[in-house]
Amino acid sequence: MLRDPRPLSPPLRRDPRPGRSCLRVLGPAAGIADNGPMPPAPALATPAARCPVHDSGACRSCPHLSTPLPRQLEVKQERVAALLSEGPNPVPRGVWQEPAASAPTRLRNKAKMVVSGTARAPVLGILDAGLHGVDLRRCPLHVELIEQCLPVVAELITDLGLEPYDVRARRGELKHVLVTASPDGDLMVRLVLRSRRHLEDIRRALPALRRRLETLAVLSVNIQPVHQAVIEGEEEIVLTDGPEGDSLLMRLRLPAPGRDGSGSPAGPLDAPGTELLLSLPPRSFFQTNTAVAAELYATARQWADDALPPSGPCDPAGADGPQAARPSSARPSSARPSPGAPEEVWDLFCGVGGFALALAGPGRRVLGVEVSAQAVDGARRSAARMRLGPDAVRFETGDARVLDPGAPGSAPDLLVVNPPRSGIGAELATRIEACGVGRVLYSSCNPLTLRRDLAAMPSLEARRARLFDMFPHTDHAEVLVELVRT
Ligand SMILES: C[S@@+](CC[C@H](N)C(=O)[O-])C[C@H]1O[C@@H](n2cnc3c(N)ncnc32)[C@H](O)[C@@H]1O
Repeated sequence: MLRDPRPLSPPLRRDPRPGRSCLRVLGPAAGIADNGPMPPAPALATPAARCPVHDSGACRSCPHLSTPLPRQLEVKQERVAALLSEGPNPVPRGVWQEPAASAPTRLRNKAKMVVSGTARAPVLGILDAGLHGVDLRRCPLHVELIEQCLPVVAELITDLGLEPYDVRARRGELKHVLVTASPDGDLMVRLVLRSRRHLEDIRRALPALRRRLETLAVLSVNIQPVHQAVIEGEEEIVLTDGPEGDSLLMRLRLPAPGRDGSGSPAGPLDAPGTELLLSLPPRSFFQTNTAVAAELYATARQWADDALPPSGPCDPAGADGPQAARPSSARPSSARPSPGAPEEVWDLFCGVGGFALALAGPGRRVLGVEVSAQAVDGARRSAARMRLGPDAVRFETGDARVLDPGAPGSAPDLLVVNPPRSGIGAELATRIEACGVGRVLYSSCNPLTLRRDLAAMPSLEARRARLFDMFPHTDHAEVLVELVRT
């Protein structure tokens, strides 16, 4: 059983100011003596971020950590622009807007920790090449709330005797700890176990855990019986109850449109603008970097709200210039989009509905399509929370790759696609090429598959493009491209 009250690490409480994401750690700061050595807290220096685990070579997740972020972004922008300027349907160099930068640290809203070591001294982090655990509880990329939560989870593991799964010996129960933190300071904690053996112990420990983690919104157990398979299994058992006990509210304030896109850290979630109330169930995708995701959705909305010039793609070197952020989209969510802006919008691979809900508004109907029924459930709840009825936005479960957007005259005015790394694939690209849709917003986390998919849609020409540094310190890039039928 979880001991309670406990003198070691203090409880996490929500900051009493409404809508604030940071938590205060109450009581004396304390170590976690029971759980073995932890790496020292990293000194976070600017302009380059520092991490002792990176410096020691034990973690290679951030290959560019020692390069100052502005330089990283410059190199990434150049690399992605060069890559996409090649091929049969290039993205012209002149259409790129200023990239959206990330904060250098405290940017990841989720931690996916492999559990190794022993129940008495668990290691939460990654496995190195020799399958030894590397502790990443102090990873400077995680938001503070996650760093504060992980020692409490480690104590839970020790108290309940949850033996970490030993990949080599195929013994043990606990495989992963998955933690997501919301901008409001709430937590979703998921324990991936090999079997249901400890389920009731964990259920009994919930009240004590809640006293330690006051902002724990969701606690669930995921059963993954398969050896070394994908991180999580199909079966999810949510232990928290109440109407919202099975999902985390991700409240995103989209930055006000018309900002200069200057590449300053895509930060202030409390800037004025539309608020998205996204309901995130345990097994659903959410963008890793909340602030950059907000910037991505705001940019998509801004571009969608712009009417197309009658002649088709704009001249990037025209009056506004390639970097111009158009203030025409500074519409409050109650106002109608500008004349000529799309009325019928489809959001394919919609997840819990970030793009669909950002684009929804009077005078527009949005359809979101997503393969995960849990995510669709979350998206529908989000629409209800945001008081958007079925006339404004609908979500359907389905395989977006087999959809036909329709013939000219029946196709939507705007198609948004945000596929996994594998891209939209040849079949869907071919159908989009053949259909009547006039505009596409393609949000991609893999420029290579984006380039391949663009090649299959030669009638759609890039009009604007923007890099979003969702994954700083790595080579990964998120790109939004607006395509217009020529
Ligand atoms: C990169 S995520 C984007 C989610 C969402 N647009 C967002 O911004 O959070 C890709 C999504 O595509 C979904 N997906 C994968 N294959 C799919 C398919 N064949 N049809 C529909 N959705 C799919 C995944 O479940 C995931 O939610």
